[in-house]
Amino acid sequence: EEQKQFRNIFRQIAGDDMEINAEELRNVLNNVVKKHKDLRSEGFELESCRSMIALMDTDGSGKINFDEFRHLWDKIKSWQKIFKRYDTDHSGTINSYEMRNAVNDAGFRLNNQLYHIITMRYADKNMNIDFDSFVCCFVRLDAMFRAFHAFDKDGDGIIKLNVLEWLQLTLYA
Ligand SMILES: O=C(O)[C@@H](S)Cc1ccc(I)cc1
Ligand SMILES: [Ca+2]
Repeated sequence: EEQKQFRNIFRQIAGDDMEINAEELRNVLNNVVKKHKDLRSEGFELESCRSMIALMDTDGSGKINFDEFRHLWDKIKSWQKIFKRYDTDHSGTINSYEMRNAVNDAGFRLNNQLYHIITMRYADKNMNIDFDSFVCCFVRLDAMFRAFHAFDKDGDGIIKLNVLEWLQLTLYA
C-alpha cells in the first residue's frame, strides 16, 4: 500500500516522462522541507538538485527514475533523522562539531582533514550547516564512496583510474 502511494507521488512529481529532473526535484524537496520547522533551509538550489541528480543517476539518463528517486528519498529520510538527532541545540542547523558525529552516525569514516573540508565547503560564516547543505554533502559522500567501491573490484582499498575515468567520476557529480 505504502509502495503504491509512493509510486503515485512519484508520478505526480515526474510527470508523463516518468523521470524527475532538477526542477521537479527542487520543487518536491522544498515543499517537504517547508513542513519541517526543525530543519533550517533557504531552500534547495537548482544547482544542488542538478548535482544530486547527477550523483544518483545510475543509468546515465540525465534524470532520476522511480528506483533512483526512491533510493534518494530513503536516504534523505534517514539523514533528516540524523540531522535532528545531532542538532542538539535545536537551532535547525548543525555546527562543525555536531557534523562530525552526524557523519559518523551515517556510517561514513573520514579523517580530520576531511571534516575540515566539509566545514569549509558546506558551512556558513558561523560554521553552521543548514539542512539543504547537509543533504547535499551526504548525497555526495554517499555517491563518492559507492563509486570508489564500484571501481575497487578486489576490495583492497586501492583503485586505478586513467584521467578520463577520473573525469567521468568527478565531473558528473
Ligand atoms: O517525508 C517526510 O516528511 C519526512 S518523514 C522525511 C523527510 C524530511 C525532509 C525531506 I527534504 C524529505 C523527507
Ligand atoms: Ca537515471
